[in-house]
Amino acid sequence: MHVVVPYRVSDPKTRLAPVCSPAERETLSRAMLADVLDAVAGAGHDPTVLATEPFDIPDGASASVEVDDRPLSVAVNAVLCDRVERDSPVAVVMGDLALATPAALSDLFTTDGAVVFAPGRGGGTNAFVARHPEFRTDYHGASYRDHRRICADVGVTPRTVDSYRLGTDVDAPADLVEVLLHASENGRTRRFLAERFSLATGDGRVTVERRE
Ligand SMILES: Nc1nc2c(ncn2[C@@H]2O[C@H](COP(=O)(O)OP(=O)(O)OP(=O)(O)O)[C@@H](O)[C@H]2O)c(=O)[nH]1
Ligand SMILES: C[C@H](OP(=O)(O)O)C(=O)O
Repeated sequence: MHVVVPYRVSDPKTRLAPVCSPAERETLSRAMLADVLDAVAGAGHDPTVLATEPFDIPDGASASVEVDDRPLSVAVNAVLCDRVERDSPVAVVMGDLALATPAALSDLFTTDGAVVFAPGRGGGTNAFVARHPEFRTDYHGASYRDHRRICADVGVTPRTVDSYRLGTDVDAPADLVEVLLHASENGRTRRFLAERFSLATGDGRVTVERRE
């Protein structure tokens, strides 16, 4: 299976700007990418990072890099076109799945189906496997709904894996709570965040606050 991890190199994770400086967003984004690459490797696959510009893979992680500066869906569709049409399945795993584990990814990779989704909370498509030559992506917005429509258009009944770990992408400040609670203590993302933030409990939902 060809496993692709899309990655925007410059000015990443803008929705975290209310709580993280530009430099922190960049370091956090690289930490998440490294953790995702480790999880893919742990599931037995060699990942390829589909990057918007050339960059160095974070120390300790391992991956090939393919550069495509076109918009996300165009770049991913080019890979699907190239690979799946030649009968080679493709998995696309977003680089911000800080809770991903080899086991969670293996469940996705080994689920039979022409198209198998790991939906994200909030409407996105955090990961999928495509084995059908005509499936294409249309990311952003409620892409999980849109991707199901695209499946219907090409006559595919998609399958979905039920995964808290793959369903949790780190987009907004509230998602940092999930990382502090559930990411591996040895992972780069958790270590980076735990140095800067702690959980704040009160009457409502748990949030994060800056350490003194
Ligand atoms: N190759 C490629 N990857 C992208 C692009 N946009 C986002 N990504 C990656 O896709 C994954 C999901 O990204 P998003 O959460 O939608 O966007 P983001 O850029 O990380 O964060 P925001 O600025 O807050 O939207 C992350 O691994 C990003 O690095 C793009 O245009 N091209
Ligand atoms: C790329 C986008 O990610 P989100 O905005 O949901 O993080 C999506 O999954 O469509």
